[in-house]
Amino acid sequence: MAETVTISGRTSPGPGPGLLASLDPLLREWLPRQRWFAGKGRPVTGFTLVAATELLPLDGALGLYHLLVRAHQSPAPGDCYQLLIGVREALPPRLAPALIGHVEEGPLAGHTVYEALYDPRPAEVLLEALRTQARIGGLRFERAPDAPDIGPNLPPRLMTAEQSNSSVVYGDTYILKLLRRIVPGTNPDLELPLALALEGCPRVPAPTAWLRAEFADEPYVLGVLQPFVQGAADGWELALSELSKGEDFGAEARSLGRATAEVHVALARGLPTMTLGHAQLDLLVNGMTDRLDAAAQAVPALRPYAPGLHSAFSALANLAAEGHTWTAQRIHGDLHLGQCLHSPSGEWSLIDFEGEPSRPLAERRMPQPPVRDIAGMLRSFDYAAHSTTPAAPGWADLCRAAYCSGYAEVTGVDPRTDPVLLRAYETDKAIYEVLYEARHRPDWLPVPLSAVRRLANPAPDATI
Ligand SMILES: Nc1ncnc2c1ncn2[C@@H]1O[C@H](COP(=O)(O)OP(=O)(O)O)[C@@H](O)[C@H]1O
Ligand SMILES: O=P(O)(O)O[C@H]1O[C@H](CO)[C@@H](O[C@H]2O[C@H](CO)[C@@H](O)[C@H](O)[C@H]2O)[C@H](O)[C@H]1O
Repeated sequence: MAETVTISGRTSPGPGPGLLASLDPLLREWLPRQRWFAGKGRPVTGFTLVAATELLPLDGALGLYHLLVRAHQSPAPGDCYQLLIGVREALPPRLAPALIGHVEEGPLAGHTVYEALYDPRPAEVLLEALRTQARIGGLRFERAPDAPDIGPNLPPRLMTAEQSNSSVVYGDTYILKLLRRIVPGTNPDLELPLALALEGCPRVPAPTAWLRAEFADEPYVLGVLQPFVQGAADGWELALSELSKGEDFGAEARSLGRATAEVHVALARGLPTMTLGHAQLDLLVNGMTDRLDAAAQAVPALRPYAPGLHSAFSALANLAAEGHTWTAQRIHGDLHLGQCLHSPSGEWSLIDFEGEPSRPLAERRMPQPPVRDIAGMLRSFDYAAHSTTPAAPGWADLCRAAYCSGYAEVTGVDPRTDPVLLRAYETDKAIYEVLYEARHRPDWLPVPLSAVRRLANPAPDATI
């Protein structure tokens, strides 16, 4: 970096309360438009400041504030979001897409505020803070003890991919993911990659540094810096590209099955496991049933299949009632092709261990049957095959079989040998997808619905 970054830290009170009052009308308009805003479709009626930290004072050309802000929505109290707000007298044209608005009143009156991650300078401030393990107000920038030094001259660029969070890539060397919707507690997006690094599992980029915070006695994980896998394609892009060329994806699917298994084996070694018996399975099946009922309520197209889908869950409950048990362990929790990176040398890496962000943190951190991840990936092959015209179900069948075989090569257990559990998890995922697509991408609804038809009426000799 060309010059030294001077960081001054102050937490609220300071500019905090007045700052939020002056930002309020601008945030009401700007926040709901952000891809990562989780409360779409419900009006934001106000904001509460959870924490404000000044990273650069406004006495220079650029002010920089780190905010945790609760957006008031129904159901109360609404979600808490991490914001990095840049403040300048005027915004240079290159930062026009980052504009939040012009402040009329309060401590920032007459200034322009904007999404600071678009601006290289604030992004450099974050990396510098991680490099120097800064403590600023309640923010703790920390580094893995055995990580190599974070070098200088790593120009930042904000990723423009559709994301649930926001990521900045530094010189194709590191990627910093800043979590947007923040909940207190241990976040699996840091917890699991750290555990995997301790186990020596190379399938997940090991965290180099991270940003944590403590506000009002509550711990938060706010961001994670990892090595950037250079030149990688994600599994979804790769699968679609092979499909469009009429190529099969069996070899890649098999090695992805091996990679998934390696991650599962390492997680089972490093973190607690448990046995699920009748009582735990009842809870699990009740959750699946409730999700089906809620989805059928919201999406009429699902209703004709509800009885058949319920049978997938009751079959599992029956097995448990007969005394069958399952092993549960920590898993990825939201595995699909888009969460897998394929490096130019052909190695797979798994990313994004946050789990399904809409589920409570405690639930995401519970040990679960590893088949849940496998079901997620099987759904993904099906998605890819149904996103082309005409659909290519045979292509998906081949991938699904190859993936399970690859998994079995490492663990010795082929997921297809537990078809009742697999069908229940695949059904649960397809129902989730129906709701997701109905809300976010109605054009895609036929994709999970075609799986719903199959899962509601499985062929008598079907394996997966
Ligand atoms: N270590 C990495 N190396 C290269 N690209 C990465 C890495 N981690 C994430 N990415 C890219 O960033 C995107 C978003 O990352 P992800 O962790 O899935 O964020 P989100 O939780 O916001 O969806 C991924 O789809 C991938 O393209
Ligand atoms: O990427 P996120 O973790 O935010 O996951 C959400 O969006 C995904 C789509 O981007 C969605 O995934 C579904 O579509 C994918 C193809 O676009 C497919 O590969 C997945 O198998 C399918 O579930 C995911 O469900 C949703 O949570």
